[in-house]
Amino acid sequence: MAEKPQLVSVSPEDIETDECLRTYTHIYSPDLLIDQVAFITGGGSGIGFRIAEVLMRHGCDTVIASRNLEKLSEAAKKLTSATGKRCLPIVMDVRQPETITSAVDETLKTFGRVDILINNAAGNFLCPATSLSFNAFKTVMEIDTMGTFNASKVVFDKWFKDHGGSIVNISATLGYRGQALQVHAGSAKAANDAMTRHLAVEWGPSGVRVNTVAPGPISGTEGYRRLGGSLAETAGAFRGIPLQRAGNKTEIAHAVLFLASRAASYVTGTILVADGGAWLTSANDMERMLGIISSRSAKL
Ligand SMILES: CC/C=C\C/C=C\C/C=C\C/C=C\C/C=C\C/C=C\C=C\C(=O)SCCNC(=O)CCNC(=O)[C@H](O)C(C)(C)COP(=O)(O)OP(=O)(O)OC[C@H]1O[C@@H](n2cnc3c(N)ncnc32)[C@H](O)[C@@H]1OP(=O)(O)O
Ligand SMILES: NC(=O)C1=CN([C@@H]2O[C@H](COP(=O)(O)OP(=O)(O)OC[C@H]3O[C@@H](n4cnc5c(N)ncnc54)[C@H](OP(=O)(O)O)[C@@H]3O)[C@@H](O)[C@H]2O)C=CC1
Repeated sequence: MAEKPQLVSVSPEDIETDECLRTYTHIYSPDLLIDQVAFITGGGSGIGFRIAEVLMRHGCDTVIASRNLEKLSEAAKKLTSATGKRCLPIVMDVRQPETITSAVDETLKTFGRVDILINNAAGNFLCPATSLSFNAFKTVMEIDTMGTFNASKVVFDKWFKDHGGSIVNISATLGYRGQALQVHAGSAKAANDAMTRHLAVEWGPSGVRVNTVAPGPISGTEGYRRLGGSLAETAGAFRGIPLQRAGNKTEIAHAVLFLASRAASYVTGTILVADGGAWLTSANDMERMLGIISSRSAKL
């Protein structure tokens, strides 16, 4: 009998850590993004960190921007040492447009350009709608949706409107079927998916492409931990996903790389789903897991 093909990730060494990859095999030419600059919100940890690494391994310099300077500085050191490219850490809160303005000014002063914006920063937790406070819903909308608009608008006004550019938003497929405990994040990401299409139409004539990558469960991040990912994995909740596992950060970074780069030069307003087929299937396993997780802990 033929051996069952192994469903391994692109990079099996991509374990739950924010360290740079120990080995890396280029999928595109290593100079795909040469001389370009990418601005990555939430680039100091999780998926954003890996996006920064993979873009840098394809030739560009990066800015990683979020609220915690210590975390960002540490991340920038690791990224530069692994890739040989420059990485500028900047403190910024996507909820505060004036901090984004200063960050983009600093980017232009340091690098003289910005070619790619990755809207990756987000906030999330599991909470049933009945327990969710008005302020909790508003907070997630402000980070995920307003934050994405704020950063896009500042970068467009300051650079993209005259030079063109590429925006990639990070969404999630969790709201595609409707899911318990996630009305705040699902609503925020759905708004972002609409924003992608609207801005693609408005800014296309200025040479700006706007696209989205929509991940399913992606291991090795604070978001995954908060949403009970490790517990779900141990309990076999991801067996119902067609690819039978959670994804990894490198797999999301590769989807982002494609959309951000000239490989996708005629692609705009699209949503690239990278979820192992999760949202296509019956949500029963995952719904059951969410029940178990929420009964174990009111706040993860
Ligand atoms: C397709 C398949 C998809 C899914 C599979 C589904 C199920 C599988 C089973 C299990 C899940 C397994 C894996 C995960 C799968 C998918 C993950 C999908 C999406 C992941 C998204 C993310 O990861 S987003 C990134 C996560 N990271 C962060 O959130 C870091 C940043 N976070 C923060 O800064 C905070 O947490 C914050 C968002 C709350 C904002 O902080 P701050 O501004 O300081 O706000 P606060 O003042 O603290 O709070 C504001 C109000 O919010 C209330 N609050 C805060 N935390 C909670 C909580 N845990 N529960 C309820 N309410 C909370 C707080 O009380 C405040 O409200 P008040 O009314 O009290 O003022
Ligand atoms: N992991 C998963 O399973 C999935 C993740 N996603 C999406 O992927 C993206 C990354 O998530 P993930 O890596 O898992 O989670 P992390 O918690 O590791 O990353 C979130 C990042 O956002 C930053 N951030 C949060 N709030 C703000 C803010 N107000 N201003 C600036 N930066 C902020 C955080 O930095 P700091 O705290 O320093 O500000 C952090 O670096 C998110 O958009 C998430 O919704 C989607 C589907 C599944």
